[in-house]
Amino acid sequence: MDLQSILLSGINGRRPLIIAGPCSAETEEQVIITARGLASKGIKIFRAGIWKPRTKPGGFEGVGMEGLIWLNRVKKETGMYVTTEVANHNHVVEAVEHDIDILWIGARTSANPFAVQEIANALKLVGFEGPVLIKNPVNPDLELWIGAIERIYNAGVRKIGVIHRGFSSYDKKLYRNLPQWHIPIELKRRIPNLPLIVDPSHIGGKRELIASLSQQAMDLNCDGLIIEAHCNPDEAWSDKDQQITPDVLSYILNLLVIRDTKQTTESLTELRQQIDEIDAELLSVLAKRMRISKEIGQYKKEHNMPVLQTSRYDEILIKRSIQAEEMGMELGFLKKILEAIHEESVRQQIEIVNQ
Ligand SMILES: O=C(O)C(=O)C[C@]1(C(=O)O)C=C[C@@H](O)C=C1
Repeated sequence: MDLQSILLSGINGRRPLIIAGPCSAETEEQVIITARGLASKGIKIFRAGIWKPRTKPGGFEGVGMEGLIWLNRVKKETGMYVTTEVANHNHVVEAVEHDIDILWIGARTSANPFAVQEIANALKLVGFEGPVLIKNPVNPDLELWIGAIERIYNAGVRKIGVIHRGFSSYDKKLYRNLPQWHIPIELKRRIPNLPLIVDPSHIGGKRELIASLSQQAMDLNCDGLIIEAHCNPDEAWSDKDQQITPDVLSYILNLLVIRDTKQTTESLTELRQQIDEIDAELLSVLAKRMRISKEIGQYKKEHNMPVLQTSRYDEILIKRSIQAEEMGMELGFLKKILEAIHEESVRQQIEIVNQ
């Protein structure tokens, strides 16, 4: 993808790019007080939702158009850039007409190709060049996320970024939305020049998790953070548990450790060589295991045995777990590997017995 920088003029390119502001614009006063607080902490991009897709009817659905005027006041009074969420054709037209600098597409919208296409068409119609930030779809589907990016790109927008806000799940014990970091990591691998902004407020769903998730995002070399900030979080009309004051935000940002060195040293090159060699060994051992598994498949075919042998699989899991523990390996990690190997082994044997 031939993408252009999402950095607007006057914003420096040092990581992390910070976007902050309330979940929702509630009143003009709340918007202005929060914006002033953030501007005084050096924040350059102000976010506020004015059209809010709510899980259930009856929740606060945003102030609508009126909020665009408040955002304009923020621009004039503080000099910050402003961004809001758009979910349909009218939102795009209104937001662009009111000089909103950056648009974002929410997670419920990016999960719906019809809605994303409608937005893409509207962007083309009004000639908005971006930046447009595309949140991951609520469901952990990388292709759907890439599809949304492509739709916006095909509308002629070149200033595109993505926001990782985690993935919805039934289990909300620790996180509100599971980070599933492998998905944004794979996206970054496929489209390396696509800026990746992390939303620790929505991933964590709790104030206490914002600092650690932000640090994690920086350690994973993500480009920016979008964090919900409110002048009076406890009284927020939406998502109050995950909003923080501008002071707390500033405190968290000051504590972030940014690892920025890109150069590789001789000792790192040497260690990477060792990894290359070990990976080559791993591959040949894996290939050997698959050959043996195929032989067993042949045996099962000849002796009319079912492919899946749960007691043997169970024995393998238990034995390897004991070994792994002795070696100081993480058991969850080992289990994932063994499951993947077993799944592939079973798949290959099914092919053989059905030949
Ligand atoms: O032991 C077997 O029967 C195998 O085919 C090997 C294997 C494995 O790959 O570990 C594969 C399938 C069975 O469910 C159990 C184990």
